[in-house]
This record gives sequence, structure tokens and C-alpha cells, in this order.
Amino acid sequence: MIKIAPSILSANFAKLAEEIADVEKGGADYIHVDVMDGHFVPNLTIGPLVVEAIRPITNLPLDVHLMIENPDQYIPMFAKAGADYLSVHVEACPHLHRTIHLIKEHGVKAGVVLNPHTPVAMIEHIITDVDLVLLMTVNPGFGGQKFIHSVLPKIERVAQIVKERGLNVEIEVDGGVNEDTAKLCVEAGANVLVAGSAIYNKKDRAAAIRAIRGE
Ligand SMILES: O=C(CO)[C@H](O)[C@H](O)COP(=O)(O)O
Ligand SMILES: [Co+2]
Repeated sequence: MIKIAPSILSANFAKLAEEIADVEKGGADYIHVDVMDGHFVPNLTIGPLVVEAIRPITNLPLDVHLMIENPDQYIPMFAKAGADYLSVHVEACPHLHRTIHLIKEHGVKAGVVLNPHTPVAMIEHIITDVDLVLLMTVNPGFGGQKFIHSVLPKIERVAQIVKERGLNVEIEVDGGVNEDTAKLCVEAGANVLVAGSAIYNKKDRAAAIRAIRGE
């Protein structure tokens, strides 16, 4: 089953509760929350206070994508705020095994993220410990960028590892996902599709979600 995770990065922040209710009603499976610190990526967005504020207004799992340096310092705060998934970048975690287990110790599902140029080999020895692998299909930092096609073989490789080892790991893609690129990601083996602009820039969010799901 293909899951759709609308990214609120492209929502109207002045009407965030309505924007979340709209995609929930439209068939979304997760709410994707992009956390940026102005250091790991050149943009600033959301902190634990916003996660805490949106937690009671939706029944959907909050899929929190941490694009921050030193995530260990903030994991307890995001867990307390109500994150269901916390995903950290390999490129920001010198002690990745420790960070993944810190997330799990807080009762939160753990995800690991790879930038477009980072090889899949970087997660071969941690994939058995995680609930989700997120492959970036744009350079992180901004919504509305163009899908990077050279990531497709990486999706295939992660899907192959998951199958070979019989793992229960979700394979998520994030960046430039629309109804055309979604199809390529699903064919390559992804099962969770993040989409920001391709959903929130459309008037009919339910139709946008259906189109990305390939319905
Ligand atoms: O992590 C992200 C950017 O760093 C966002 O989740 C992503 O860019 C979603 O936006 P879009 O679908 O418009 O590309
Ligand atoms: Co994201």
C-alpha cells in the first residue's frame, strides 16, 4: 500500500489547522513536518512548539524530518511534543547508532535520511535498527524543487536490501514528488511519498493526493 505524507512546508501557516484538516480529509496517511535549523540547511522553519500545537488537531501520525545539526539535543523535545516518527540525516550524525537508539528509547519510530549524493552503503549497518529510510530526491532546504532522477537506483538498492533481509522498513522519498515522479518512485520500490507543493499548491488536495497515489 502506498502512503502519502503531505509536507506542511508548502501549507499556509496562517491557517495551519485548516490546511492539515484538508489533507487528512483528502486521504493523507501521515503529516510530514520539515524541521530546518539554518545550519545543516540554509533555511529556518519549525520547532517542537509547532509539533506540540498540531499534535491534538489531527489523528494522523506526525512524520518529523529533522534537517538539523546535533539532533541528539532536540530529540527528547520533539518526542515530548508528540512526534510519531523522527528521521535524522546520516550527514548530520557522526554517532548514528547512538542517535537512532536515542529516538527509540523515547518510544518514537526512527528514520534515517540520505541526501541525494550520499551512497546507500552509509546505512547498510544501521538499516536493521530503523523503522524508515528516507531518500531525498532534492537537496534539502526548500520546497518546490526539481526531482533528481539519479536517486532512483538508490531506491531500488534500498528495496533490494529490505527484501533480501526480510526487514519491516518503510521506504520514503521526499522532494519534487508529483504524479509523474511518484510513479517512478513506486516502481523503484518506495512506499511512502512526501509531497509539499504538488499537494498544497493545488486547490483540490484530495484530487492531488489521489493523483500522486496513482488512483
Ligand atoms: O524536506 C523537504 C525539503 O528539504 C520537503 O519535505 C520537500 O521539499 C517537500 O516539498 P516539495 O514536495 O515541494 O519538493
Ligand atoms: Co522533508
